[in-house]
Amino acid sequence: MALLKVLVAFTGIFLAVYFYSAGDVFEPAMLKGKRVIVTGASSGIGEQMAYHLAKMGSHILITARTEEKLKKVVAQCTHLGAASAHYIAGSMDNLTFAKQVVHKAENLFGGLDMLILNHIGHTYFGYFDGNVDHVRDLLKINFLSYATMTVAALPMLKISNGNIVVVSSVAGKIGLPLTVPYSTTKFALDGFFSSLRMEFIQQKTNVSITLCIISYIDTDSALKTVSGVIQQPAAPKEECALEIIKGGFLRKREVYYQYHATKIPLLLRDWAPEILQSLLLMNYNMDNFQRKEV
Ligand SMILES: NC(=O)C1=CN([C@@H]2O[C@H](COP(=O)(O)OP(=O)(O)OC[C@H]3O[C@@H](n4cnc5c(N)ncnc54)[C@H](OP(=O)(O)O)[C@@H]3O)[C@@H](O)[C@H]2O)C=CC1
Ligand SMILES: C[C@H](CCC(=O)NCCS(=O)(=O)O)[C@H]1CC[C@H]2[C@@H]3C(=O)C[C@@H]4C[C@H](O)CC[C@]4(C)[C@H]3CC[C@]12C
Repeated sequence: MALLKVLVAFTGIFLAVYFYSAGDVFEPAMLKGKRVIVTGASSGIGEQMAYHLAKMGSHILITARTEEKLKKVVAQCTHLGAASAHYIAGSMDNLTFAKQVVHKAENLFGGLDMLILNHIGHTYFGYFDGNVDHVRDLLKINFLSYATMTVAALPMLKISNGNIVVVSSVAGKIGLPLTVPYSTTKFALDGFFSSLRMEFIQQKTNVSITLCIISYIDTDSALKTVSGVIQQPAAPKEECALEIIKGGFLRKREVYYQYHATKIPLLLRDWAPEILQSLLLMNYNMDNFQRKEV
């Protein structure tokens, strides 16, 4: 009898582990035929996400302001095997444009499976200069346009049981120097999307929300802005892009990339904030610092 109990317990544990980890298995073919919007896809992490999705055989609609760059990314996506690839150019400081992007996806694809919100507006890497108008303008691009696109896409995502993927930053979870306006907008994303996720659970809305907490990545804009000042090495944008897509498709609450550079500071944040503060400040070489526009 005792042996039977042990056997039942072990079987239970085995099944629990098996089914829990089965939900974590990702195959690129899972994205085949999926209809995806990627914002901020003319360069950096967004561009790399478009290439991964193309290789996986998705239908892709990309957006940013610079039409010439978008055309090149679309051509490369087609070459890599996208089921279809399209672009729409415009600025996310115009919330009407943010809605138009979603409507274009509806017209092109007849629905939507994944909304990847990744774009950021221009800011500066430097001490806060007191310009609150800039904070407001940046909130419009980095936060309000994300909320606007989410509202517009929700009816389609409800039908497809789809995914909302929000690209944030360590700077959206932990206060860091030299990025006050940017960090403000990323914290706003956490408030909005983490609350919305809870409401979706209460309302039984089967649309996942994945908030991506990203550390320093080797995109041209980031390298140009912070190299010389930030001591830690930048992580590869290609791998970062893939981890974001995987986490979004697997309906994770949050993605941490690189894991050690995001999870460890986050663990310290609530339990040892002074230690974290000292460690983070050691990361900055202020002898090389000059204010830069990003
Ligand atoms: N790189 C890093 O170290 C880190 C990045 N992240 C996050 O990753 C995401 C991507 O960053 P990264 O790839 O480095 O950034 P990039 O600067 O390479 O890309 C930004 C994208 O946003 C677009 N964009 C800029 N302004 C606007 C606008 N007004 N309206 C619409 N689109 C606009 C740009 O295209 P265009 O200029 O043509 O409009 C470009 O496609 C961001 O959300 C960022 O916060 C998070 C942590 C670290
Ligand atoms: C340097 C920041 C990371 C600091 C940190 O958390 N270190 C702890 C890791 S450790 O435990 O291993 O020491 C960078 C984190 C986020 C970066 C910023 C960002 O989010 C993107 C911006 C957008 C733009 O492309 C320019 C660069 C950014 C301001 C970028 C700068 C570096 C970070 C602050």
